[in-house]
Amino acid sequence: MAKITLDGLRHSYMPDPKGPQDYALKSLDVEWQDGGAYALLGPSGCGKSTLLNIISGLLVPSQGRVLFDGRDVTALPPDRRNIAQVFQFPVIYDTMSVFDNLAFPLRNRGIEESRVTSRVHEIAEMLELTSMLKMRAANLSPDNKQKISMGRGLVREDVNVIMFDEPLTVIDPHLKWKLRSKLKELHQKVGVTMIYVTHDQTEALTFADQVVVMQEGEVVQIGTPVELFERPAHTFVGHFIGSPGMNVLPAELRDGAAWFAGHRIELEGPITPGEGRHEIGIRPEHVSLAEAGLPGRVRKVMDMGRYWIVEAIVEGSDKTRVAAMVQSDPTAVGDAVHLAFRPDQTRLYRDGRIATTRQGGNA
Ligand SMILES: Nc1ncnc2c1ncn2[C@@H]1O[C@H](COP(=O)(O)OP(=O)(O)OP(=O)(O)O)[C@@H](O)[C@H]1O
Repeated sequence: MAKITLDGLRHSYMPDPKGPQDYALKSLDVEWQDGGAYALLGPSGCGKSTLLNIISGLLVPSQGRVLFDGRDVTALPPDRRNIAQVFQFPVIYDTMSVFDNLAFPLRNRGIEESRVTSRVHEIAEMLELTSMLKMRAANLSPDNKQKISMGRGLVREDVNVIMFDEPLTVIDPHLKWKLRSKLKELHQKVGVTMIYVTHDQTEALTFADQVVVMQEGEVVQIGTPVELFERPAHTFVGHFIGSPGMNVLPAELRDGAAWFAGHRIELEGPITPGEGRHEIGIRPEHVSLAEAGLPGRVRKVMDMGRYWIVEAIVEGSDKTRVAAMVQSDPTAVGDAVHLAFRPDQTRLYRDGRIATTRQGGNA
């Protein structure tokens, strides 16, 4: 196992990149602690696979270094990095038994047979594959095949990191949550550094202790699921995580305060100095329908079972919709309402990045 450091990483697939737009990875400095459970979360095309391939050694970055426990491995090929990878589709030998599939990575490394047997049984037990050890892998269901793929990574005791690249893609929806919680449990048992790549927020948030959120070749925030939800450092994180995502409202700064649609908005704390495009961010969970607040008109009401999502257009705004999550019987489309924002949950963003400091706290 190892701490993995990405130092000043940039990557372009073009021979002669001209500007940031030509880079699949723009500039990355990330430290993955030994034994951590990480998710790498972002939409399609944001650079997740590029980053994974650089860590595994399939791709040499245009600039920057990859360090394992401080040792520069940037030029080392994949087979010298001791990394296990689990892909979208199960990679197994159909003609072999489940036991032999799990034993393969160990036998390949010359591990003595008694150790192979005990380790295979240990991992099969964790994955609930014990009763299938003698069966031919070809006869198993897709989720069991994917479990074998995972087992082939987990069985090795010499790995620096196990990387999962969208591993639940081929799994039936009702089995996904089962495998996901299994993986989390396995991480706690084996303690190997794991990086789980996904574009699915539920998968990322349930698996990881730390989530690395990427957008357009950049890491926009690294944090615990709670941190990402409660205080997004970037509007992209606020919008991408949560259902529905954070309200992002156009804002202007005047007299040292933030204004939206002609209304002064109270923020969580002081605004950091700087210039740029300003937006106010507040999650629907912290917007309520009240006696006083921003005047607006309801455009949509969605019954979510245990709560309602009300979307209203604020008077004086250019048709900007604000979503509120309400617990009590809501109003109907066309009603006049007042929207109240919880000040300690209302933040200012400048060019996408958080630009308020918390009252009595840090940025
Ligand atoms: N071999 C390649 N040659 C040229 N451009 C590439 C290559 N691989 C990826 N790209 C580009 O680099 C950018 C990042 O792609 P990457 O596959 O790393 O993203 P991703 O987040 O893994 O997406 P997905 O979830 O769809 O796999 C994209 O703009 C993509 O088109």
